[in-house]
Amino acid sequence: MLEAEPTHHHTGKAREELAHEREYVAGLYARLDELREEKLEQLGEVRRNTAVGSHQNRSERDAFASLYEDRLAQLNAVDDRLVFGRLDLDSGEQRYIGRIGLSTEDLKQLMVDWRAPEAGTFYQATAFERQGVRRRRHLILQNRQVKAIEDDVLDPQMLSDSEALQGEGALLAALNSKRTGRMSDIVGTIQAEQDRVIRSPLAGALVVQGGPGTGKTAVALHRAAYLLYTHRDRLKSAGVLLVGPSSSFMTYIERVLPSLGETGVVMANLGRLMPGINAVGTEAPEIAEIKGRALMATVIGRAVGNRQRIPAEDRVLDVEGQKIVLTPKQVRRARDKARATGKPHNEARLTFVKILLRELTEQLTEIVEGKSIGNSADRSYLAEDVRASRDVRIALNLAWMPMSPEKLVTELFAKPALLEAAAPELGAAEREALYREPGRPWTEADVPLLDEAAELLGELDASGGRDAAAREAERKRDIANAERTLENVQQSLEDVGVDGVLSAEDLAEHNAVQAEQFTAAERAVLDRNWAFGHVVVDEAQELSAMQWRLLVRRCPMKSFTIVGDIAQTSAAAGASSWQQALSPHFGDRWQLEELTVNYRTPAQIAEAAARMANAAGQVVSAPKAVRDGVWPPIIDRVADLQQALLTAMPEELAAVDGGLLAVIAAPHRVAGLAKALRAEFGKRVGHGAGSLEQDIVVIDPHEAKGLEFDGVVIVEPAELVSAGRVGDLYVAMTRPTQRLRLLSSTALPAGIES
Ligand SMILES: Nc1ncnc2c1ncn2[C@@H]1O[C@H](COP(=O)(O)OP(=O)(O)OP(=O)(O)O)[C@@H](O)[C@H]1O
Repeated sequence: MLEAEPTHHHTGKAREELAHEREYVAGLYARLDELREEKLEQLGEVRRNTAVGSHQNRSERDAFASLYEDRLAQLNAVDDRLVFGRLDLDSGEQRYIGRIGLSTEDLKQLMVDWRAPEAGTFYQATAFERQGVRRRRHLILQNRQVKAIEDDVLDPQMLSDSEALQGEGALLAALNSKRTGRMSDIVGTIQAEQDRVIRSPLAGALVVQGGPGTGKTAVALHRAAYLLYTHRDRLKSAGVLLVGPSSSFMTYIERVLPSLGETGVVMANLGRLMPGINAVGTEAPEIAEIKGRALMATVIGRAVGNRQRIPAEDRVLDVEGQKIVLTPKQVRRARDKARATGKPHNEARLTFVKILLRELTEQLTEIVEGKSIGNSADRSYLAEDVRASRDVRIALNLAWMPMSPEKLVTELFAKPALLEAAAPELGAAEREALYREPGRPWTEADVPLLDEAAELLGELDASGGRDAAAREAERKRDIANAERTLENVQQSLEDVGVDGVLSAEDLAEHNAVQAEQFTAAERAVLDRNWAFGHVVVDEAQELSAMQWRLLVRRCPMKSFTIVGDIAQTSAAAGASSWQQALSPHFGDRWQLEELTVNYRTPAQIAEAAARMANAAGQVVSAPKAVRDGVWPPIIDRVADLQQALLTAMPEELAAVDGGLLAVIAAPHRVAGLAKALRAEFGKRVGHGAGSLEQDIVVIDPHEAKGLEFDGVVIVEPAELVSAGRVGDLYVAMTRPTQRLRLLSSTALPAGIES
């Protein structure tokens, strides 16, 4: 790698090259600033005018304002490392690759978006397959300045092996940098095997299997950005859903997509997959495992069916002093007809109620006419009397109660008789374990059950008839309004003649942004029935059968990117093979790609983790580590864990030298350890989700999933291995980028020591 400082090592030629790149990059930033300035001015203009004008004019201006704001936000987000590469092509062309595309005012291209097809060779060209590339250059920037350049010369004479890392210097610089507690993008140094995954076609299900640190999360995020760029038309309106394991993980990755210029992705952790439910409760893994079984779909189905009940005997009902009778046979017939509509419970209830009200009204009419108190002209009054009768209402509700998903699941788990009727396959002990106090917070494992129930119950308002119709009308009005605003914007753009105020590109972008604001981002998170254009699932090995059912409902097209590592499964309901997890939902229509290089964990540490897993009888895909690392795993056998931790801290903090240090322990230890550390290190210590801004973090393996740290101390590793699952310890051991220390007061799991 060609370092900028100190310069005396450089030949005159190299200095010249560096000077040239600095000048070019300065030009790119100047253009970026110019565009920003332009947007700021336009925004100011629009804002000055917002005070006046009709309501309609105002909403047009609001639309302009939000367009400029979005553009500005995008231009600001790409400032850091705006450009990172250059291709020298056989044609003599020099092509700069960056976060976004940039052109001069007269449309001369200055820089190509990394996702554009013309940028693909930057990641794909090798000495074996040059693809028209003579030289690939990595530009390493710091504070808008080119700090170093690094060249891969793809000369056919200098054949090297095609597996070689691209831009090794740039890559190693990225890998050795200190961690901040937030993931950063890898757009400058995406490797060929990763790029193939990122750019694979949209349709179908793609499974990306890779050991720890192979860049699965990075690849998933870059793929989402790539798909949005390449299939903008389809995906901007339908949206992309990105699912991750925990809220700390979502915080960890939340800045990556904006840095890639994308905001149109709906991100959710497993507790937030059903609109209106935020599952913050926790429960024992054994219980989550039961709730995750595919059987639960049948159980919920039966629980719904059991709420459509035939009374044991005739029921006498009072209507305005007259007695009418509802028979079991009547109820059965009405129920069968209602079920035959194939509609969900609450919607089919309308049919059920209509049939019985009509029959009861007929009965009442006969009685009234028989007694000749009134005549058939009063029939509509009689119908109203039947409908209003308290007895009738109770009888109909007992037979077919309108239900919300929350009520159905709450009662199912709170009333043993209901569960027994719905789940005869479960043993008594299992059913007992499922008991749930009504009102307790929902858990991640409850969410798919609620969603399944919602699917089978349908809109609760449907049974209220008019309410639902009114809501639907309102929704239609909202959409129509949004569309009208867009048309107005288009019209006024034509009026001003698009004289550099806004380009057609701006307009298209704007439409997309609007469409997204009114649809994907906003509506998708509110609407259970929203069909996403694509779903990206990270840490997918953790998903239960019930969670898969939910996700497939969210994307009926089954366009999925599924990313994970089977060996890291820790959820009891998680998968032990992709085949087993996916075939119920995708059949054999999914494709497997593997990532084989570990970019995070140094070889000495990664090997110890793999040995440990193998010794426990678990097959792991052990990727090749890019770096050897400075330190082998450090193992301390200690008597007092807490004391040993406090003793080890100064050395560990010194070793990571201002970097991020994680203490990972079983959940029951986390609070105690955090307290002890806080007494010593005060505010520097955080624990649990969302605390990654501190430089010492105490967490359990579940929270550590997907994250990484410069240094990791594992307290009592033996406790992280349970019942044949080494997933937790394996996850913990593969988090560090530099250094791993284990404090053990009992027997150390086999294999860690070579
Ligand atoms: N091509 C690359 N260039 C630079 N850094 C990379 C590259 N690929 C991966 N990395 C870095 O390697 C680290 C591991 O990546 P990531 O977290 O995506 O791995 P993962 O496969 O999801 O890991 P795990 O399954 O262990 O959670 C991250 O710091 C990421 O930025």
